[in-house]
Amino acid sequence: MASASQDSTQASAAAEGEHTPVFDYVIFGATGDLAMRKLLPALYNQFRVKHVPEGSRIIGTARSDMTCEQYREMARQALDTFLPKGTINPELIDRFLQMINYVTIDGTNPDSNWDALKAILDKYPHRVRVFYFSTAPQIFEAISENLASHHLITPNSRVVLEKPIGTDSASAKKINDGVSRFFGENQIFRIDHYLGKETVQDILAIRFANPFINAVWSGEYIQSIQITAAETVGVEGRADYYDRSGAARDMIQNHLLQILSLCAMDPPKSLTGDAVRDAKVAVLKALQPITEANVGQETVRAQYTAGGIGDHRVPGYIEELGKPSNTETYAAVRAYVNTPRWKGVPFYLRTAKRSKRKDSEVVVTFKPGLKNLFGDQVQSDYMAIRLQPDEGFALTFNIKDPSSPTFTLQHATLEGDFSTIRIPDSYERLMLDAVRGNPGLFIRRDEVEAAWDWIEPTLRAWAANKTKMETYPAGSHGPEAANKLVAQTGDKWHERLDISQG
Ligand SMILES: NC(=O)C1=CN([C@@H]2O[C@H](COP(=O)(O)OP(=O)(O)OC[C@H]3O[C@@H](n4cnc5c(N)ncnc54)[C@H](OP(=O)(O)O)[C@@H]3O)[C@@H](O)[C@H]2O)C=CC1
Ligand SMILES: O=C1O[C@H](COP(=O)(O)O)[C@@H](O)[C@H](O)[C@H]1O
Repeated sequence: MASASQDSTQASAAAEGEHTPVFDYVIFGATGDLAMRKLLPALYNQFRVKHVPEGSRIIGTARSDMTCEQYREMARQALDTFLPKGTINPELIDRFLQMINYVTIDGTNPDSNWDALKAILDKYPHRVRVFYFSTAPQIFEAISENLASHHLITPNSRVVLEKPIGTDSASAKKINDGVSRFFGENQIFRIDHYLGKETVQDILAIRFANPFINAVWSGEYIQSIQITAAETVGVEGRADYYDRSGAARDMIQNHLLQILSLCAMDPPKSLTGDAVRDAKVAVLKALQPITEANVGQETVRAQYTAGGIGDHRVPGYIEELGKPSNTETYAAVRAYVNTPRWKGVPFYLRTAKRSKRKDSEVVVTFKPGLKNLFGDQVQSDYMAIRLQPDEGFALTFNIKDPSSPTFTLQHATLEGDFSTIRIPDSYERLMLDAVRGNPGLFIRRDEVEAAWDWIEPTLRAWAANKTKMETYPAGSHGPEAANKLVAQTGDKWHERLDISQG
């Protein structure tokens, strides 16, 4: 079994060789769920591993009226609640909290407390400023306009946009147009937190740094690629957002299509942000359209009904919501990439709430070896890139059973296990990449819009009930219709248990 033991945070920073300048981080929506659960813990963890330069500042803003001391107390409680236990150091937390300020601002109101924010920021007018918009996207343009009219956007400023960038092509364009009135595209950092996951970045390393894998990475040797992002959780406290979104908008339009792009792209000219994004957008634009005519054949949508996650009984989606809904909590899609490399190779994407286990991975199924030599005992090999949890990879081989006197094949699995390494949360990497002005792990405007253009006909067809809404019990792997979808093209879903059994 392969394993690694160094602290990957330190290793990756050294490898990047990137300078992190002293910064001012202004978080809009600083009292919200995302700021508390992800953004503040991410900044603290980077402070803890000494990646935050001395003198940097964090300024929280929201409409809630509170003093700086009250906000620091709120932040302390969030850190105590959401940080992994091994990372809590009270003395360090005290020092981290001293970096934080709070200003009450209504981002949509030009007469709000902007002068107080300006007084803080103008102390260091040339410093890197990051405005993190952790609010509803509908107010991104208004916040940008108010920042501009109060002369807070400097050449060294950047803006980070949280998802969702729209709910369809038109609304995405509107948000992009709105923010672009005040920030250049090179100042806009659209978050897709999956790109900040080390294991997602590993897709490029595995593909392009290993000639024996690079050489077979095409439809000549690959039968299919499946990408899964399954969760045991339901909609938690976000039912309002989720019911207007659904699994395809929430996960496929962004995270899963990004992973597909990394898997399917031709080698980029370099690893610079724009070269990688050019290669990804070429994939998105080459996706074979799913239309009203074939949506029933190429997609499955479903809602969970009551069931059990482990020993825990959970209600169905409709019961949880308390009203009827036409929103899917499960989506599976068979996609084709119309490039010479991938002609006819199915890419299966699926995502689910209330699945049997949390499990995000990419599974590449290779075409079987020489049947004329080994007959049917030769099995298709698989490579699984385990995105989370139990990060790592598995690669199977047909080998001769050493205990057999005849030429009997056995399927052996080589496993790579990253569990001994502290893998930084994706927000840690992304929040500081924005400071460094490194756009490679953020989504360019043309990527967002190409992804919407492709998924939109499916969403329209689903909304018009052109396909049936299937059901699956909470705690299962999804509806039977999704098994049929992959069986039609000679495949089956690989659940993690299958892989580790080889
Ligand atoms: N929570 C999550 O897990 C995820 C969230 N996101 C995205 O991140 C963004 C924030 O989500 P989340 O934290 O969950 O949302 P919340 O509703 O928990 O928080 C919203 C925040 O925005 C502030 N806010 C609302 N209106 C204004 C305004 N006019 N001016 C200034 N601040 C305002 C709120 O504070 P106040 O009311 O005091 O003004 C609050 O701090 C959303 O776009 C969401 O889609 C993306 C991925 C995951
Ligand atoms: O963007 C989102 O992602 C999370 C899943 O993220 P993960 O890192 O835990 O895999 C999902 O729960 C949420 O609905 C969605 O908005």
